[in-house]
Amino acid sequence: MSAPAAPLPYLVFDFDSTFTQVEGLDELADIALAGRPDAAERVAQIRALTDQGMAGEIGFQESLSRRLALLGANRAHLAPLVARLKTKVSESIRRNGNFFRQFADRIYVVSSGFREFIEPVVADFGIAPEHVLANTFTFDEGGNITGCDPQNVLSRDGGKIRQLVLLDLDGPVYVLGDGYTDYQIREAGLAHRFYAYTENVTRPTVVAQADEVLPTFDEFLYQLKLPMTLSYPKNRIKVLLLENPDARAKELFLAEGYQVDTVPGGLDEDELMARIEGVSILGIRSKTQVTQRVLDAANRLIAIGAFCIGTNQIDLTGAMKKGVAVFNAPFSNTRSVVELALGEIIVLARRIPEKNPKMHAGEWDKSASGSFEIRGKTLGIVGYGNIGAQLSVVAEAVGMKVVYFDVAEKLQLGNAVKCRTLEELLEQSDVVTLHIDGRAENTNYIGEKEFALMKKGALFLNNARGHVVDVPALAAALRSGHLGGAAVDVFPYEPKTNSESFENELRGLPNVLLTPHIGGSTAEAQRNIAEFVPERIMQYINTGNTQQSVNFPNIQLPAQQAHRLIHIHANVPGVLANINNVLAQHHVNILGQYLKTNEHIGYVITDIDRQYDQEVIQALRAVAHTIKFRVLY
Ligand SMILES: NC(=O)c1ccc[n+]([C@@H]2O[C@H](COP(=O)([O-])OP(=O)(O)OC[C@H]3O[C@@H](n4cnc5c(N)ncnc54)[C@H](O)[C@@H]3O)[C@@H](O)[C@H]2O)c1
Ligand SMILES: O=C(O)CC[C@@H](O)C(=O)O
Repeated sequence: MSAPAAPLPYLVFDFDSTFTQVEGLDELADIALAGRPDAAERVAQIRALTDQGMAGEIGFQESLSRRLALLGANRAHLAPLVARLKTKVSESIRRNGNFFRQFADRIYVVSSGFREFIEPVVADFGIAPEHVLANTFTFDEGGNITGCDPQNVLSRDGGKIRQLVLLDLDGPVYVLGDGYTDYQIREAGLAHRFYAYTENVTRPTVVAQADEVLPTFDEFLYQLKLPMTLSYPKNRIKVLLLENPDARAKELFLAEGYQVDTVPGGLDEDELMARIEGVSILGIRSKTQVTQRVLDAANRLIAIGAFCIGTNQIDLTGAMKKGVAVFNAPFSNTRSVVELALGEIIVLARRIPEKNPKMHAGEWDKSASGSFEIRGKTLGIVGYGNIGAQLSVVAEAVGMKVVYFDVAEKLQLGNAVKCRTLEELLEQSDVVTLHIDGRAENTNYIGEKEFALMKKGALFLNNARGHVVDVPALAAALRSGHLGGAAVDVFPYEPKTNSESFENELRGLPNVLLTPHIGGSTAEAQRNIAEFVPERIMQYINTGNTQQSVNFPNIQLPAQQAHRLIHIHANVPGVLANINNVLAQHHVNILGQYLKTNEHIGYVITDIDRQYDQEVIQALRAVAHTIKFRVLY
């Protein structure tokens, strides 16, 4: 964006909890009182007084003098305070440092805090000492802070109003602050607008009076079409999280500045269509079906996060054609599934699913019948991907022989032996375990014919996807006694929430262990997933990096001092040439560019060297076959 045509209104910034994330006096107290036995109590009292003053519950003068009395601070504490405050500048203000430097002559910091620590902090943003209006400390001979200069208008009640009168600014004035005293400037008719600044603290009494609420400074710049570092304020990005991913996911998205909505359990197609409008990031697990209809209803969707391994519940091609990148957590819960599978093999081999309920019913059935050690037995792993391969290693460690079958060529681990066909594996395995993915072609992959090929008394495990097994055929093989037992974690239809009952023909069969799709449901896995997926999505949104996307061409261009443009288009000849023609026509130099295509789309990251203007952006959006175009920064 280019500089505004009309002069910028004067911007009057509060300092504490607005320019910085914290209150200067609170931090000073923290430093000055460190090591004192009553430190915590005094700091708490000071914080309470700050809040009461800011919310307008007690007069400013009273709040200030009572805080200074509690402080016990000295001149020597000021240098560490300034160093600390420099690290606590509000994120969005730091991010837009260039804006402050460019418009420093239109910006004032008017604060009831103290010049001694404000001036050096805002100086880094190009704001001159004469544009800082704040209190000054008084000191005794020993350098102890005794109070504040009583002649300074800001030390008195209504001080900011008087200061604005003295300033006598000749043009519109916009005030940005978190406190009631900031609003009072507007109330007194000395400002045209008051923006309640809530990036660090939200005071309901102040928000209630505001012309606008600013969760970040980006939002202010965006609303006023002023030059900004990001192209779009993060607080406008809406995230919808379904199916209870670990709370860490919400925490990370909130920390990034996004708005986050959560819906426990899943939503069906119509419910999701009704909720998806305006959502930029959708987070789901294995139950939610993201269909073409859902994608068509999604007017702002940028990315989908599958907080799991499987992505068969998402129309990946449909999403790609809409320019929506999908990310999953390809190995965050792998180990959890492996451990479950190993446990299940042992539990089935000892017929625990039958013995445990009998014990609870008071029946003592001590017998070795049908029970065996797993040592020396053959485990047949169908699908030698991340889970299958790791199970192979663990199973060998407990003495099993491993054979595997995979449609793709895979590295053979340990002493595992590859089978050329599924049939070869089924015929020789004492235990068959499925770890194939949920692609549509795998529907009913294991049915009557495959069960018949398995050894009499063999055990069968499905921790992959419900639809890959013909469940009635499995039930028949168990009922007939051909199979010795089964463990099943996934089902063609799974209840949407914990309150829906589970219906399936496997219920009540002997030596059958049923679990409610909890292969990946461990604290460790869920936490890993909840960090992995948001991290990938935020990388994509912030840098355009598509590494590990499951449906986009994977590319990454190193960060450099540049403006970055992202172009997603239908993969037809000539689009890159057209993009570059637009840039050439507008004399925009390309610093770096990377295009990667797949059979449906092309994905281009372009770094350009100069401030772009709206004309270039419009022209790039208009390039034929554009699916989505984003300016990152
Ligand atoms: N129960 C759970 O909670 C849980 C947790 C995690 C993963 N999963 C599921 O486990 C499965 C495996 O996960 P992963 O991370 O190992 O996946 P992966 O993609 O790493 O491995 C899957 C392997 O199966 C192979 N394959 C696909 N179709 C095949 C077929 N018809 N015959 C033989 N091999 C075939 C692929 O070539 C690949 O090597 C997936 O379906 C995943 O959704 C379930
Ligand atoms: O936790 C889930 O919903 C799915 C777990 C698992 O099936 C996966 O695909 O990772």
